[in-house]
Amino acid sequence: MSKVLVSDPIDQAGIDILSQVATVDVKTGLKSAELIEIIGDYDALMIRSGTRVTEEIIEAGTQLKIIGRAGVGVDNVDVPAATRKGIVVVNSPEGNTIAAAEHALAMMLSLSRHIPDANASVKRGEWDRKTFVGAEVYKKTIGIVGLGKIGSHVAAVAKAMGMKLLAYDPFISNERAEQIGCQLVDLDLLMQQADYITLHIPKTPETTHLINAKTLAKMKPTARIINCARGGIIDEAALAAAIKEGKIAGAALDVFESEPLGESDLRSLGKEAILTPHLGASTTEAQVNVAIDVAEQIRDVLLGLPARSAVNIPGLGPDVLEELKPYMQLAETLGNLVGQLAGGRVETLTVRLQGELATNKSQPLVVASLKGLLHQALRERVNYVNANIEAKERGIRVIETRDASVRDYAGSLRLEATGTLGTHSVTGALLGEKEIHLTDVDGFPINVPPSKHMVFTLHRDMPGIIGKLGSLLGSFNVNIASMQVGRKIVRGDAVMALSIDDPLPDGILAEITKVQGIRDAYTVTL
Ligand SMILES: NC(=O)c1ccc[n+]([C@@H]2O[C@H](COP(=O)([O-])OP(=O)(O)OC[C@H]3O[C@@H](n4cnc5c(N)ncnc54)[C@H](O)[C@@H]3O)[C@@H](O)[C@H]2O)c1
Ligand SMILES: O=C(O)CC[C@@H](O)C(=O)O
Repeated sequence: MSKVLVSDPIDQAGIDILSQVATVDVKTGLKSAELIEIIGDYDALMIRSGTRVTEEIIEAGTQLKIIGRAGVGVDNVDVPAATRKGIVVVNSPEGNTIAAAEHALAMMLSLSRHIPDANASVKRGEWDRKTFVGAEVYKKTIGIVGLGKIGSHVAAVAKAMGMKLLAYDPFISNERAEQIGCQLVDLDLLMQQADYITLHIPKTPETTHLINAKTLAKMKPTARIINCARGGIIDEAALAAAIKEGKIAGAALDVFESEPLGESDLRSLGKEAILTPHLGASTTEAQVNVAIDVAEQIRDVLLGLPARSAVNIPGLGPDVLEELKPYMQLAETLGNLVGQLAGGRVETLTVRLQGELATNKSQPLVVASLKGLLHQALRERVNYVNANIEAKERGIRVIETRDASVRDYAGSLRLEATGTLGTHSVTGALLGEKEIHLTDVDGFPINVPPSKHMVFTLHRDMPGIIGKLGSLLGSFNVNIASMQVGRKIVRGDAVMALSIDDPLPDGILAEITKVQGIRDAYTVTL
């Protein structure tokens, strides 16, 4: 049975799902060295923001197949190191969107009405109504930095509260911003005009210290800033100084450059600053959502199925996966088949999307084809994550083409492999949406479902040849399950596809090629 390590607190709903397919150990609060010591025993690691998965940990995780982040941000995982090792990294892109957006909005209202400090003063026995006079958000301007999932929800609620909406997000179109009711502006203008600035961007080299002494200086002295995205997007020292010097009115932070927050000037600030210990995703609902979302993906990957929200599989979002899943299985099967027909080292793989398939994203199908192609060489070491890298390292050139005019089947996929021993091609389609059929081998039309053990021959179409091959295989106790011949012209060249019950015993392939009229024979195991 597989083993899963859960190294941060995860909702029981997730543990229950993992337990369907694995032994689950929950060990929270491990130091890095402790994690390195035990990670080698596990097939999967499930984390929240508390575990930093470094390259060293990934190197020590010799059995690891998947790292699941029960949340959005994967900045605590060395994703490139995981990709190099073929480890799938998954997250829950939407499970805590509402929780994080509501936390940011709660921070905004708490800042404007001094709720935390007013509450503390009443609990101390005071009744001070003058100190805590607040400001309304109605008709004020909110500047949203990052108009993605969380930023958009903040926008919708802020709009309902009667706020004017500005947004800065260089990757969002004006049309999308308009739909949300936001005016897209540059960062400078947003910093100058907004009464409340709220950050909803990932932490990247470009966004690190995006908010610094210079940008803070552009804010109105009455303006406040909220960060429920990632620590390090704001320069904390510059922020503390700006508040102390009265250059801005306040800040609310849920995330910090270093967590837990240690010694910091931020902690000495008064009611102008609200600090929470990374609580954005901490609602019962969000924790159930992310735990189920990520645990299901870990379960699927451990069962050999693809994950719906892998961050390191190119082009494979949940929507794409849903649509292309059966075609990815087709691509993998064809890749495996053409790789075995090609025999030697493959130098070029041409992937052609035909018919209706031609309008789809090709990248996931290319990855699946390469996974199949490399299966004979790498077995379980190749997966959707590292297939591209492995192919590149082997010098395999990939050519992608499309031909929407092919209409034999609704959609079909043709793979052609050229290598040291020549060129072979296979085409396949889905019948009844899921059933894979081979529709062409080396240019000869056939229509057979692939089976585990197969023999293909290239022969002359002449009387008696099928009988001779059948007798030969029978004399070696090889049972034929099905057989089909594909030819272009009568008595010309033809291809025979046989499904056999067991692997072809050693030495028989050579015997097959001795049959008069048979030029070539191949055996494959899929
Ligand atoms: N505090 C928490 O507990 C908590 C919970 C959930 C998410 N988060 C964090 O919130 C952030 C946003 O999450 P999301 O789900 O909305 O992500 P998202 O990917 O849906 O949206 C991010 C947006 O930021 C934009 N963006 C990227 N780089 C930018 C840049 N340089 N300048 C301006 N915009 C830029 C993108 O175009 C995108 O629209 C992430 O950092 C995530 O880790 C925090
Ligand atoms: O695990 C958490 O509680 C925080 C999650 C949050 O930061 C995220 O990026 O999803």
